[in-house]
Amino acid sequence: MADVLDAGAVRVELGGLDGWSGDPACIGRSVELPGFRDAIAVVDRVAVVAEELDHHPDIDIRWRTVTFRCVTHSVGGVTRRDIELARRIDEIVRGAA
Ligand SMILES: C[C@H](O)[C@H](O)[C@H]1CNC2=NC(N)=NC(=O)C2=N1
Repeated sequence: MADVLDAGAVRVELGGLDGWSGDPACIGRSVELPGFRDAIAVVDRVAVVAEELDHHPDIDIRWRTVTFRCVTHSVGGVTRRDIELARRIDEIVRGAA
């Protein structure tokens, strides 16, 4: 679970996600919501999931655009835990659209 994925594996996993890009160092996605409160609501839902998974994205909030970056800090690269977190973020974003 803690192994850093290689470039090929990251590419394959990105194909199963919505709007994510990246490489073995980090994967990320930006989302534009209707307004600032919607952006914060998405971040708040992601916070619940992150606590549940005990795995936390790096989050940048700029007005109504939220950028999520997922990397397993303890090993310095993208692992299956980041892919799972990204998948859960996609579910939340789909529900907010
Ligand atoms: C103790 C706890 O499991 C760790 O500190 C977790 C918490 N959330 C984390 N999130 C991320 N993205 N990387 C980590 O290495 C990490 N470590």
